Amino acid sequence: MEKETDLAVLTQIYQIIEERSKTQPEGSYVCALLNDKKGINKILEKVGEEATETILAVKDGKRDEIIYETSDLLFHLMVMLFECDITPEDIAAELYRRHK
Ligand SMILES: N=c1c2ncn([C@@H]3O[C@H](COP(=O)(O)OP(=O)(O)OP(=O)(O)O)[C@@H](O)[C@H]3O)c2ncn1[C@@H]1O[C@H](COP(=O)(O)O)[C@@H](O)[C@H]1O
Repeated sequence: MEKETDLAVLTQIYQIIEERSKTQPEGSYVCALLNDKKGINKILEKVGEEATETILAVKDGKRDEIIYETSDLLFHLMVMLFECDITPEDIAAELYRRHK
């Protein structure tokens, strides 16, 4: 069991995204993104928006906002990767390849 500060939470979020895509529960934000009529463009818009908000939070030097906006960005990146059929493990493998 990982600690509540472990970034393995990204894998858990990705698994929830997979589950939402399969079960399509009502009121799901993930499903709203995946089913948007703009397709992948809706998700890319959100990634762009959250990246901009993260940059602005850094410029403002507000630690809490940087954490909040970066979390929004990472979540939307997970949805983007899901749509590209790329898993967090694929990203981890690339990061480890560079790291070692
Ligand atoms: N981590 C997140 C998460 N982070 C951010 N968000 C949503 O992302 C949106 C952020 O976009 P904005 O700040 O622009 O808010 P907004 O104006 O409401 O968004 P838009 O109308 O512009 O699309 C908000 O609606 C947040 O609720 C998230 N929604 C879901 N998750 C995870 O996904 C799981 C599944 O969620 P559902 O699909 O809703 O069940 C949840 O259990 C969480 O683990």
